[in-house]
Amino acid sequence: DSKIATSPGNLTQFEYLALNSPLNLSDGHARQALTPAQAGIIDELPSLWADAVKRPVEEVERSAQRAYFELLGQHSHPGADGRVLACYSSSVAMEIFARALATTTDAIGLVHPTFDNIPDILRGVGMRLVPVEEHWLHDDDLPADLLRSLGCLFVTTPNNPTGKVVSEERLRRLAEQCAEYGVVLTLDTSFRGFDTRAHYDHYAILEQSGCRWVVIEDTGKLWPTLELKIGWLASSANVGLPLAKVYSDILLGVSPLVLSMVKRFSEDAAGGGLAELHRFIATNRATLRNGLAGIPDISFPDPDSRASVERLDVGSRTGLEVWTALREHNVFALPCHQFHWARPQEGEHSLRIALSRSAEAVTKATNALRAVLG
Ligand SMILES: N=C(N)NC[C@@H](O)CC(=O)C(=O)O
Repeated sequence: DSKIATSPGNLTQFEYLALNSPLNLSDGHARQALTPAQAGIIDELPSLWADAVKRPVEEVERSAQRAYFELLGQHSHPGADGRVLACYSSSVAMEIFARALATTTDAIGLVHPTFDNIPDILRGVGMRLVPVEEHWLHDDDLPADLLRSLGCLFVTTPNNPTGKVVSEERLRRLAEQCAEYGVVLTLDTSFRGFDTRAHYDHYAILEQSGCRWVVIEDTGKLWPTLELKIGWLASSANVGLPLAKVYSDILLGVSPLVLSMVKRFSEDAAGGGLAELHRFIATNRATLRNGLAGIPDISFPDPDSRASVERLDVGSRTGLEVWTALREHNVFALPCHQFHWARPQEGEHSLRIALSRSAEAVTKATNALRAVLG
């Protein structure tokens, strides 16, 4: 398969290797079974199709946007002003953002570590990347000379793979600093659905700050919808980037059927499905952590994370060694060195386990890890 690299060059190529394995705990996509309520929505697809055919696409889009953004507490999203563009995926949204940004600046501060398709997309349009250590975002003001040197600050929150969430107070301060220095503040909020600490109204904070901002939302990580998903590209009125123009270079619009499905999944989530999903992920996280208890030289560096992935520090072993040994058991995890896109050696001793998987898959992977690490 041409997609599969012999020696994976990036994290997604590691994830390709896992795609056809029954124990794929590598990518952060949702692969657990549908709940009965979600299966009911899939049964509705023919009528959702018939309904979407009859209605103006703008109406379908607005109601899907409203359901999803309100579900996650984002009441001040600028959908009504046409400042939320629907894309086939969050990575397509990111590519559109990157191409638009590259017309105005060549320097971007990017959270470190984070998933490597973000720096790869940004480098692809010629951006110079400046690593912004994750803890700087949470600790205190960013240095003025750093902000003066940047056209954009890009923050993944909750971060991947750490699950760290930028708090309301910190977002307010970051937005204030970006407004002061004329820096575009961009957020990738793909994992926000898993962590209620990320459900405060980010758009209210961003709009109040007066800063130039862009937010990339992703429905794709939350529910097992066979890669049917929307990446939403939201922006401030004063962002000053040709987002709509670049969007028009890439697509005319997304499928109203997918929009309708996202709306129905959002409604089910609002009716208790989201809380059920949080409990499901927490149970899988506990299975992994408890299952590895007592193994020497193993630790969990992100005790506070609620994201659908869990990072494991494998001590003196390397993540790559453990990943390779797990493959002997037909279990696929994700070595973390490439999340550390500026200094890969810092991720050499950790491994990421996906938690949006069946309880059985997480148990089997935990047992395989015990066998490999023991
Ligand atoms: N466009 C790309 N490369 N998509 C893969 C990405 O969705 C996987 C991911 O984000 C994760 O495994 O955490």
